[in-house]
Amino acid sequence: MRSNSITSYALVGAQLASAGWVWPSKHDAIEDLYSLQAGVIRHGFIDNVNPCSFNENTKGRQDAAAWVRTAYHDAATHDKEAGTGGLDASILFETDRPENPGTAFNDTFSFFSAHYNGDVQLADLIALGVVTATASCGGPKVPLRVGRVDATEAGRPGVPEPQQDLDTHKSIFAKAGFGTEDMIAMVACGHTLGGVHHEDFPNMNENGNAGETSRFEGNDNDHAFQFDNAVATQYLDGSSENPLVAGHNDTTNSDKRIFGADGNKTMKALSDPEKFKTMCADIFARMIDSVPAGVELTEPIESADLKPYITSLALNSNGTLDFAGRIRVRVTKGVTDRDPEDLAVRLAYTSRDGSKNGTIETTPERLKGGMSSGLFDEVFKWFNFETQIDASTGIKGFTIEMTVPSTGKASVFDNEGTGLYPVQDAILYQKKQSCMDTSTAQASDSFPFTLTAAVRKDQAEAAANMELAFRTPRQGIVIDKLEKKMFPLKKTDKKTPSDEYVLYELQMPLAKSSWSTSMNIVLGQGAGEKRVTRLVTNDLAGVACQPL
Ligand code: HEM
Repeated sequence: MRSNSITSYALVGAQLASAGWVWPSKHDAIEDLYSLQAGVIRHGFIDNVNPCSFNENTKGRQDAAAWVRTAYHDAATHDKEAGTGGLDASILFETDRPENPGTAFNDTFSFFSAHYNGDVQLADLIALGVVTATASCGGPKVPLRVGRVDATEAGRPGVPEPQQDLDTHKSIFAKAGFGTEDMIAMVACGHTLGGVHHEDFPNMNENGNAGETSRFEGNDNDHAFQFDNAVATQYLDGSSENPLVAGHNDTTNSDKRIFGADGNKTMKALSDPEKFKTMCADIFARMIDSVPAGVELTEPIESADLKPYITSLALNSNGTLDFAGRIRVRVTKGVTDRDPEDLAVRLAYTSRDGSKNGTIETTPERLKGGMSSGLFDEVFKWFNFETQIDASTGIKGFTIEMTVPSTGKASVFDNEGTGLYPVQDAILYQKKQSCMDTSTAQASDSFPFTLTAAVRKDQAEAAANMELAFRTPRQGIVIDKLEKKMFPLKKTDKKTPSDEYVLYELQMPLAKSSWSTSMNIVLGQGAGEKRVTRLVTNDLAGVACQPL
């Protein structure tokens, strides 16, 4: 029987095991990196570690292994009692220490730099790196909590080295909050990927050449390029080629000493493939969640069930508001029962003062099937919208209505019970009236940059600012320094096609080092602050400003 009843989201949500993502969230950017790995809209964070095998351009480099090792070397110097160190990206400043040999760390950061901006912390990217590398190599789902805070300088030294004795290793792990079994599991789970690079440890294999790697799980690609428990089974049956187990110099056989530290109890547990997965997911989560005191991590994130993206809310030449964007709908099999080809989505919006309602139809994205995919078989379908809104009545927010055309079943989503997906129309980003002159004729170290915003007249006394994630390159450090800097916009007396809005403008030379960075537009401050977020300067590169 056809049903046209509207179900409340609370009921539908229970069936969908919704992750409860309230939008907007300060973690939207990292949720995007986690969820949009491939497809029509993608960030491709997984690209360097997919496939899990050796990097085609760098001999002996398994990027998935480098990402996991980077996280460990960052987390290893956590002092649990003192509440210092841990996964805070301080490793960025520690790559010249003898305890951190090799190019793995800087290679990892070079890749991460493309995803690092004012909306994500580098330490969260390192944690996401562990989750992504483990998943890409066929390993378990490592829960990802976010909210880490980046260190601004090097932390204390103390990463374990293979020539140290077992007591030293036990005390290093204990200081970071890990007992003997934890230590064994963490090392074994880490050493399922990669191996020892001859140029980093030339004394371990005098016959090896630079660029060659003695892999922890030997020459069989089925093991070395898989997050599997061969590291444990090979150790237990005596067939291990792990250079830290079977190396000719027993002094550097640290894995042998560690794996045997509890009479092989933990290694025997890890020889069960299912236990290997659960134990590795647990110990990797605890490793990446080792954070300095005062840092509060979220609950493990899941891909959002529904997520809006507003690509434009701007005053147009007719004096109305262009309102455009897209809705991302999770259609993952087994998690939702949604058929991406049997879904219709529309927005029910409420005017600024709540007195007027309207609907906005969406159209399914067709390019590449209109789908994106993430880790753990997550799949999403995109629905686009583009409309005009009366500037005098404006918009306060919307709910999302989803219908299954074949059955007529309809559901309303109200942003996890908060009532609306909120939209503010007090300050608008006038992208078409914003621009950056990148022509090569500009022989200076900056580009002329113009940012225009429309501010609602009843808000026009509040200060408007551009908050820029200013980039400064640093000598010897792969990742630029990012500092949030505020630049004021000035009210103009330029005529606008609407009585509701006045134009504000910022004209400045933008340092070339910062031509491609993230920015927000901020009106007012404190509780009443309004923001247009997740904008990027590079969208304006080479673009001319248009009159309104
Ligand atoms: C006592 C503790 C540990 C010692 C002495 C140790 C030692 C080593 C050594 C000598 C290498 C070779 C590095 C190179 O050639 O550049 C290595 C590689 C590696 N380690 Fe550890 N490790 C320890 C713990 C861990 C832990 C806890 C993890 C992760 C959870 C981990 C993950 C890795 C990975 C993934 C590699 C391979 C890197 C690559 O192939 O590029 N290690 N380790």
